[in-house]
Amino acid sequence: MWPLFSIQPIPGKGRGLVANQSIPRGTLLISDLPLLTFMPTTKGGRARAIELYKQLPYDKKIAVEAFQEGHGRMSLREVLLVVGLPIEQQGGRAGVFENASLLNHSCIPNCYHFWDGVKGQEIVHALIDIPAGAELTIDYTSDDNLLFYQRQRELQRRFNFTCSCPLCSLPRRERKKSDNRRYRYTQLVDEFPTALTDCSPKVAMGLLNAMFKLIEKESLWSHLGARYADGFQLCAMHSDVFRAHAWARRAKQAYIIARGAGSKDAKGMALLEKVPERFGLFGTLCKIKMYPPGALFVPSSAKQLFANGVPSFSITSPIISLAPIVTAPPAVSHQTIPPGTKLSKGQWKRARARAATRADGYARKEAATTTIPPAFTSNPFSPLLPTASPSIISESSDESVDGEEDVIIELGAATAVHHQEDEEPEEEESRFEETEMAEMKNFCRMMMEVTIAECVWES
Ligand SMILES: C[S@@+](CC[C@H](N)C(=O)[O-])C[C@H]1O[C@@H](n2cnc3c(N)ncnc32)[C@H](O)[C@@H]1O
Repeated sequence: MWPLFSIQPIPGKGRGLVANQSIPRGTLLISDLPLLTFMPTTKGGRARAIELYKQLPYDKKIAVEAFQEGHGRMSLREVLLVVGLPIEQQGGRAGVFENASLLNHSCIPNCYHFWDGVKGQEIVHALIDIPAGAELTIDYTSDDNLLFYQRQRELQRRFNFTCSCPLCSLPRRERKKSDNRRYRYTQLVDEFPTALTDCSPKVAMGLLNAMFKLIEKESLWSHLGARYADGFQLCAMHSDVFRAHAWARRAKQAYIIARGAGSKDAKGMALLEKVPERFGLFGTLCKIKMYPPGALFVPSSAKQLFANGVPSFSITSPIISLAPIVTAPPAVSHQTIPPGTKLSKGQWKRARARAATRADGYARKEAATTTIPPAFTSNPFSPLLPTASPSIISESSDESVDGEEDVIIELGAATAVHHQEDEEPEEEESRFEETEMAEMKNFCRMMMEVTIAECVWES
């Protein structure tokens, strides 16, 4: 049914917007040019709002006056203040909008709103699947993870109402529990950047895991994009290109839902999904030496590498990079293969064995136990959350940015390969060599479009 929503009276809240039909998450609901913008925190700013109102064309003036009708005995200045939505993060300007200003507040909103400074529009998307008849709500607060008393104080001061949304209406004990979870979530978000660089990837991934659980419990859906991006960063910094790719895709999907496919965040993650190595900090925590850095994972630059006759790349990097997030052993042997040379099975096997021996116990154990957060089943974002199925291997083709075919290994492939490596039974040498050789050839074909047969070992 069109339009997707209608203006209706909402008990205790004045007017509001109600869904005329079920609305899938990610639907663009509103893109509103402001009727006027002003600085609500200063006396001069509020006076300026009245000036701007007076300069509005007739039909726009009527739209503003309609707000006044819903607010009883409030003066126009007071009304402009409470219907003005914040359009800047840090206590900045507010905007009055024909549609968006009709959205009421909830501390667990079903829509996400943001100010698109480039277009000069207030954009609203459905954050979750919204059933027909449900009221559309957004979060008015400056930080959508505030505790009960902080939310109430801010809403009372700035918007002149006491929130009675389902979260604020919980019994005191439950509300306290929710506050504790939100407080813990904020702590974890603050701790994560330090953990990223100072702790093992397993610890950092543990923090992220805990954050996802809290997001689910507290319905902090608008935070998903940022947390997936954290997962991407962790994997990318450790050169775990496959997982980085998977996390980037989830971040992109979450950003598309909350902000739209054209948003800066979604576009940025789409780029990193295709080529995780473009991330500025790619490989900065990984102790594997690659020459030149990152070349192994960028088909285009790998091609260039060979075209320019750049002498070498690390043979040990593919082995380590196929493992799950690990702190790569510092002393991995660094053999090099110049282009156009041939590598024998025996040479490959010896190099591989040397690298494996040097991989210390910590890294191996960690690699075997590190997983990406478990799948959630009970929330509307379920399909977006990472699945912890290390045994699933799937491959898909995708067009790389430069138009070449890349093979993209889905989440889980890396773990599976690693486990295969750990649990490999003692086999006949020829069989072992065959498997290893095939694996190496396959890897090179995929990532570098060069077969190992074209290389000769340089000791
Ligand atoms: C941006 S306007 C929303 C549209 C408003 N309902 C109207 O009729 O003009 C903000 C005002 O709506 C009311 N409001 C919004 N959310 C509310 C809520 N959760 N509980 C009570 N009142 C609310 C408050 O009066 C607030 O100042």
